[in-house]
Amino acid sequence: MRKDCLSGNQKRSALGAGRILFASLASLSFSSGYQDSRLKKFFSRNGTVILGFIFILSLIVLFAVGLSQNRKTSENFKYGIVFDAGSSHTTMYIYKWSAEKVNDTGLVYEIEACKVKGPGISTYATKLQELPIYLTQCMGRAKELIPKYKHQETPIYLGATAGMRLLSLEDAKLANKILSAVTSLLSSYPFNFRGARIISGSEEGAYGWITINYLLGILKEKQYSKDPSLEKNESQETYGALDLGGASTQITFVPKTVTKNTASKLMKFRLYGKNYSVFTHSYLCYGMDQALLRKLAKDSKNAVLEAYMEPCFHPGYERTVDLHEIYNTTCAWTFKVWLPFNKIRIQGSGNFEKCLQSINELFSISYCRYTSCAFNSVSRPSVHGKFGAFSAYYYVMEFLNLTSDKVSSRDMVNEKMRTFCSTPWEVVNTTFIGVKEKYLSEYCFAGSYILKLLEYYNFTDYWNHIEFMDKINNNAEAGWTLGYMLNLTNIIPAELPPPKPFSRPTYISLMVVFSLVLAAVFILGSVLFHKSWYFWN
Ligand SMILES: O=P(O)(O)OP(=O)(O)OP(=O)(O)OC[C@H]1O[C@@H](n2cnc3c(O)ncnc32)[C@H](O)[C@@H]1O
Ligand SMILES: [Ca+2]
Repeated sequence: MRKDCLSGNQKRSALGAGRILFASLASLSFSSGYQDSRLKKFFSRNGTVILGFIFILSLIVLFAVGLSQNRKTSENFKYGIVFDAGSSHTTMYIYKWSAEKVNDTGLVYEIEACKVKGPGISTYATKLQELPIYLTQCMGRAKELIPKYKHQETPIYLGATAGMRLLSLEDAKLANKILSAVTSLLSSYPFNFRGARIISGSEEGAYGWITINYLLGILKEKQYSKDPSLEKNESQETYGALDLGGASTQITFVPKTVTKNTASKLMKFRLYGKNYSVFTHSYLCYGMDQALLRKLAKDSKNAVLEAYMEPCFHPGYERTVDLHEIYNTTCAWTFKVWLPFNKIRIQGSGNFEKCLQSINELFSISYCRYTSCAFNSVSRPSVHGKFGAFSAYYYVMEFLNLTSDKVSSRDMVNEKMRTFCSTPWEVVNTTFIGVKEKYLSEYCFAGSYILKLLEYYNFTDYWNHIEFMDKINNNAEAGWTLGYMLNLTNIIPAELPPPKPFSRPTYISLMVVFSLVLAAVFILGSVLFHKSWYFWN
């Protein structure tokens, strides 16, 4: 039967092919000229197996090389540095991402947040010569953490926020002088310096919004939905962003409906193939430090014999402040009154209700030219969906143990704040050892201020929609810097990258299956040749 399977020509060509294969193997194995008939016999019996083995081995080697090659390219990392020159301090962030994966499944990671020692850069106007020392330590960290061969291609940006915004309102030349000094300093490093500038309040809000939605995987939800750990975000609405700094505060979200009143406050983006119209507003002078200064300036008029009782400080707490210090800021000058002394002694009374009442006076609600305003005659579309609150919102609520996973309603927050504010300073000071006195003494004010601010934004019945957040998914801190870098380095494309025909695991599995089939066909073929060779010999 088997004899009839091959025609005369086929028999001859099969015989020829078998002989050639055998001859080449024999010449390889017996190049020394040693012609042992037993080995010849062994080889003629096992030649096919050896051939198949070599074939499979080469396939495995090919795969291994292919896989290692792939791994090598995925490790081509890129870096970016952003300086957040805030009103209260400067932080340098270093981000790292895989050049190949970034538009697909990769994320940008924060690998360093270096806090620059000292206050915000706006205070360096009269001491420019100190800027090099100020920035040296963090720049040294950047040189250490980023491989040397990547220095030249690594972009470095500096964005200044509300402190510099205020300074430029007071003295634009002085603000420019600081920026020029920073520019020449950062350009002297081996990185790719891409500019130092004051970013607008709207940019600050918008980039903060991009950061949190990017890190939560909401912008790129289509790709992320392949990852089961991120499935909860599938087809989810974007998060709103609440940022509370030292000198300004931002609220940013996608409104449900756009009216004539809110249209001028909208920023439009196209990210991963989707259009977004984002409402954003930045309130200058409503950051925490400036709000406290304004409050102290406002209440200083109540001073009798150089002292006054402050309900937002703990009972027993005392602070002496220079009147010049609180009146001489752009934010507080409207509260300036003439007083027959230069300093005032502020004594805490720890009265939460009175503290809230006093804070109320910092918000102007008497005039609104729109249907609805938050405060200061700024239109306010209704808030909806979830919000991420970061910066001082997080620092304060985390310290007070009032983050959203611990409290579910505003009433609970009120109750906790009432108790905390009335706690004597001596107790607070001895309970929280190691916390900076400035922060510790101001948490009662800060918590009360946050409550009022959120009330004006209309979050009273929405408290459980707010998530206080710091680092998101352990990747990077919430804040405007990451969004700023993503935008300037074009990491977020306007359109979704075209889908790949196969995912990586599917591709590898298909390759393996096809190779095995190929190997099986080859072995079968060889067995056939082998048998026919025996048959004809
Ligand atoms: O955005 P701008 O307004 O320019 O200010 P900033 O960037 O310097 O502001 P931060 O978010 O760094 O800080 C906001 C406020 O929180 C204060 N702050 C920072 N760390 C804190 C902590 O651990 N506990 C309490 N308050 C903190 C800080 O002094 C500011 O008043
Ligand atoms: Ca800030």
